Amino acid sequence: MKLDPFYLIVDSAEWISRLVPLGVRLVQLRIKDSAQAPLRQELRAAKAICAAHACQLVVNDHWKMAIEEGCDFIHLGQEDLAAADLAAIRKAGMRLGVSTHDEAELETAFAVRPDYIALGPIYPTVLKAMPWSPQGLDRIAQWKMRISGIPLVAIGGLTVERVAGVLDRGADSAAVVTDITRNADPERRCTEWIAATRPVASKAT
Ligand SMILES: Cc1ncc(COP(=O)(O)OP(=O)(O)O)c(N)n1
Ligand SMILES: Cc1nc(C(=O)O)sc1CCOP(=O)(O)O
Ligand SMILES: [Mg+2]
Repeated sequence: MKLDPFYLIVDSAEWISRLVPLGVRLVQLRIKDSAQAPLRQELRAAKAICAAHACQLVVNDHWKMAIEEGCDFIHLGQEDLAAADLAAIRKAGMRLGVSTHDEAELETAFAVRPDYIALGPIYPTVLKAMPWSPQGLDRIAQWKMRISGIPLVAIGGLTVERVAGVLDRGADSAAVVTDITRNADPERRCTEWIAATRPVASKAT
């Protein structure tokens, strides 16, 4: 499976409607703390926009609703994984991305045969508090060797200025939240991300 080198993560269908039409090919809907009904509305809206723009939608955490709504890609962290029904996920034909932060988590990830493995945080992140120190760029190369054919996603503190570094070290895709969503001009920043990653995207197709 081939992942686009630019992996946008946002927390609403509104963000998806603003940014995906600019040329985003891979986006994660990461909604925390929502009631079921509005969450379902967000998911449906996100799915429709992505379908209209040939963008792969990945649903974070909410695997059950993702199956119900006919989505085809989910992302689960280690705790999500422990609570999920993997047989149901596979039976639904969904692809699965898994977070890792250390060796033990990598072993857990291998056991579920994920479609990609995410490593983070590469740099300090302001989005959420995490117990892990920044992994740094060398760790990307190490992870890439460990996971061989499985696509590798780098996440955490990534910016346009840092993206070439993580892709050069072996990440197949760079995931980003705040460098875009907290930028003064998110559309322009998103376009800069697309431009910075396009040479890699076109080399691989
Ligand atoms: C691409 C990608 N990598 C890692 C994460 C983090 O997942 P998780 O550890 O489950 O934390 P939450 O995002 O659910 O807070 C991710 N979402 N996407
Ligand atoms: C949601 C998330 N998970 C991470 C991990 O390491 O698993 S880092 C992270 C935050 C990514 O946001 P930003 O691009 O703003 O740093
Ligand atoms: Mg999660």
